[in-house]
Order: sequence, then C-alpha cells, then structure tokens
Amino acid sequence: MEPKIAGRRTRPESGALIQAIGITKLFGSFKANDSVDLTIRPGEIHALLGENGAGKSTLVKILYGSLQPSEGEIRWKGQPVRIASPSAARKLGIGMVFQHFSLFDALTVTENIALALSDRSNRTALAKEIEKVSLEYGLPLNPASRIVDLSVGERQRVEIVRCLLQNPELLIMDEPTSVLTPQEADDLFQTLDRLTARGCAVLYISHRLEEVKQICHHATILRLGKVVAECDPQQETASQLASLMVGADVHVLSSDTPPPTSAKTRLSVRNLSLPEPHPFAVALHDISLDLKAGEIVGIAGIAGNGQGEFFDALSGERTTDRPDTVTIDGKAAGKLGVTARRRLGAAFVPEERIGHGAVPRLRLSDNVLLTRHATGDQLLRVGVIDFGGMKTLADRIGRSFDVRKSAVDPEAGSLSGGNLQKFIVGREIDRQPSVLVVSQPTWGVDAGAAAVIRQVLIDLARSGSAVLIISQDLDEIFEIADRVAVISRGHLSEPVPARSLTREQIGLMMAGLGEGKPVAKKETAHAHRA
Ligand SMILES: Nc1ncnc2c1ncn2[C@@H]1O[C@H](COP(=O)(O)OP(=O)(O)OP(=O)(O)O)[C@@H](O)[C@H]1O
Repeated sequence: MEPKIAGRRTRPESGALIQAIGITKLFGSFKANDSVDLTIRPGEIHALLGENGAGKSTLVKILYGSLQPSEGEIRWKGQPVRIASPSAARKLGIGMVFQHFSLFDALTVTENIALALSDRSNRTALAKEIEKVSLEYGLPLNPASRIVDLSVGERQRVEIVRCLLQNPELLIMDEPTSVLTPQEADDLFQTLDRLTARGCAVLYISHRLEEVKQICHHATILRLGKVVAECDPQQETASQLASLMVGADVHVLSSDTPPPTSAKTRLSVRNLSLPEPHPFAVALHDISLDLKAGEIVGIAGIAGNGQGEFFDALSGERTTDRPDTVTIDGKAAGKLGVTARRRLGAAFVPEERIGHGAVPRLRLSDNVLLTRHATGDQLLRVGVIDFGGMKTLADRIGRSFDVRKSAVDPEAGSLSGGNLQKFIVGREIDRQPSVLVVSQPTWGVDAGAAAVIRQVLIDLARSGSAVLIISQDLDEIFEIADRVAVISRGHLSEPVPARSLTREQIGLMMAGLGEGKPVAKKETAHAHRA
C-alpha cells in the first residue's frame, strides 16, 4: 500500500475508538503539535512514529490527559470529550505503560498495584485478580513478589497488569521493548495479540522499525509536529519508514577499517570488586577488562545487573582503595574522582539524561560547563567563567548533532528526550576523548539520529580512542561493537568478538542462562534479577 500523505482534514468516524482532530499544542510560540489528526480503531496496534522532537510524547500526553491541547478536539467513541487528567483518561478506558516504571522496589506486586486503585481494601481479592489477569494475558507474575526481586520484563508486566485491571480499551505504550531481552519482547508481542483479539487498541511508540513492521497494523508518522504520512507498516521496508520519518534517506553505517590488533591499551580494569552501595544495588565481582585504542567493546545485560555500578566505578563517581583497579592511558585512576579522570582524557555519558547527564533547569550552555570546565577548553580561567565560549560550544554541539530545540539556548529540560541525549553525547564526543564510556548511547533516539551517533562512536574509536558502550539494545551492540561481554549479577563475562555470537546466545547469557554465562552455575536460579 502506498503511504497516504496527510493534508486532508479528518472527519469524525463512526467506528473509531478515539480520534484526535486538528490537535495543536503550543509551548510559548513553538508548535510541538500542529493540527494533528489521528484515528485509532478498536483492536488495532497503531504505531506512532517520528524523529526525536517530532511531537509524539506531546500528543500522547494530551490523549492521556497530562497536557491540554491549545486547539483541537478529541472524540472518544464518536463523542467529543475533554480529558482533564490521567485519572479522567483511566475512567474513560485509556491506560498507559510508561518507559520508566513508577514502582516501589521495597513493596510487593499487590501492594504496588493497590496504590494505583481507588478501592485498596481487600488485598487477598486483589492478589487473586492479579493472578487471573496475568494468566489470561500470558503475563506470569507472583503477586507476593517484591519488585526488587523482579527482572525488568517482570516489572513491565506489573505495569501492564496494573493497566489491565482497569479494563482499558486503549493501551498506550511508550517504547516498551527498549528494556527487554529479545525473548521478553516476543512474550510481550503475544500479550498484545491477546489484548487486540478482545478488541483493545494499542497506541505503540517505538524507534525500532523492524518490530513496528512485525506487530503494528497501522502507522501515523509525525515530522516537526505535523502528521506527514499514514501507512500499513507491514507493506513498507524499515528504511522506507525511516525515510518517511526523516524526510530523507537514513545514513547507513560504515566501519570498513577493522580495529588495530596491536594497539596500546587505553582503558584497563583489574580485579574490580565493590560492595553494593545500598540494599537494592548490585555488588561488582572481580571484573577485569582491557580496551585498546581503536576498538569498541559492548557490555550487554538486562538493566539492574550492575551496569550502573560498573559505570560509576569507571567514571570515578565511586572510587576504590587500590589505584590500579582502573587505569586510563597507563595512569592508575582507581582512587581518582570524576574530574581527575576527565583530566586524564576520559569522558563519560551516563544512562540517566535528566539529573545525571544534564541539569534540567540549566541552559544548554551552562550544562556544557558542567563537564567541560576541567578539560582544557579554557571555559574557566582564574575563576572567571567564559559565558561567550560556553554559548559557542553549545551552539557547535547543537549544530553537529542536529539538536532540535524550541529556543537558541533553552533549558535542558525543555528538549525532547532524544534531543537531550544527542546533546549530551555530542558534548562528550566533541572533546575527542581518548577513552569514552557511554551508557545507552541511543536510548530514545530516532533511527536517523541513532545512526549518526553510532557512526560518530565508530569514527571516534577508529581515530584512536577506546570506546566502551553499555547497552541493552542488542542490535546496537551487534552493529558497532568489535567485542562483546555480558554483565549479569555484577559478574562480567570474557569479551568475545561480536561476530562469534548470535543474538539469541547473548539474550540467553543476559538472562544468566546459556553458554558462556558470566555467573557460576549455582547462582543461575535468580540470575536475572534486574
Ligand atoms: N514543556 C515544554 N516546554 C517547551 N518545549 C517543549 C516542552 N515539551 C516539549 N517541548 C518541545 O516540543 C517538541 C516535541 O517534543 P516531544 O517530547 O513531544 O517529542 P517526541 O517526538 O516525543 O521526541 P522523542 O522521540 O525524542 O521523545 C520538542 O522540540 C521539545 O523541545
């Protein structure tokens, strides 16, 4: 089917479950949504696609009642409605599973779900209902489990069951597979099949175009706040979908030069062990790893298996007693903090963009100073801040990484998730560090921008830096890493050449199963705590 290019006004449609008609959302004078039309029919999985900053989250927040449109109408089963709040949306029959879960680690599944329901009195009856719904939709869960003991996939099931208990007719899912192993993603797709079979519609936001092709019946594509096309994604190739989103052909990665075999070691980790910093964290066990100039090593793993703790130990947010646990370009750095490690030529991009990678209430230029004040950029001289230099640098990063923003130097928090990620990655790569440690480099970043970031990481490595990426995205690891290691319960496996493993083998190792698993056999029973 030829994609239908938008331009025609949508009319109220009798069979539609929900319709957005001419939705415009202004932030100041900036149009995040511009006369958007969207029609979702019962029982369909409807993909909402678009580059970073295209306006997807804004539209979804309007449908879920957490933002109000500046103009336009929403019809629910043909009737105009005002969705004043998320609780109004839930009453209508709209549920939402967010990308970042809002669960309390120390509470059980039942206790967490009870918090979201108005009638919380009878816990035994609720536990029974949870069991019933989880059985019906293929979402195995033990209502008595504490969240801290669950894998990420299981936590997502809690969020889905929480929505299903309210009998939604529309379920909105924001990048649901970005945190899942391939096996968990397949299970989720089966659950979605069961949901749609009983007439529930799903609005599905994803940057993973192959999975959109696999499971979605219809797609609406946004570009710069406007609907630019609608199509049946199963009739398009992934690169056609990407081109519709971007309005141009998407860059194809090239890494023709293999990494040098006898290059110098730039980052070395030796027998790194650290206790868990708090009861819900993971201890690191005897991790050793060498990265040479010119190579990219990927660390795969399900979230919560020590990636954050490993990142903190590499970046200097946690130091060790022994200086030689971490060596950067031959200099012992185990006892050094973040700034001192940056001075040795290392750069770090943490997983959390907001609060860790950037301060949301500070402008982009101020955020530049946060990591670049000690790295030879001369932004801070004898105690005097060079505001002009900060702005120039922020502007250069914005242009090279195509950071889309609604003002010249806006607060970091006003950028869409993917654009902020491009800015943070750009800020660190722009320094040409000799060692780069980056966690989830393209999380929430659209296909076009992800290809650009991955190419820049390859180019950085091939120019002589050592690049360590910690990523849950196996496609990403296979696309750019020269060697792969898997982290599970704080143990790191021996890195092996990426080409010697299949996706399924790594998926099993991530879950603490299969060949080459990083944990001892006796530990595998709970090996996929996340
Ligand atoms: N509260 C806000 N104030 C100012 N501008 C905003 C605000 N929220 C969003 N925007 C702007 O609106 C645009 C659309 O953002 P939105 O988050 O809807 O995009 P998105 O398609 O979901 O992107 P991503 O895939 O990166 O999450 C962006 O340019 C963003 O900077």
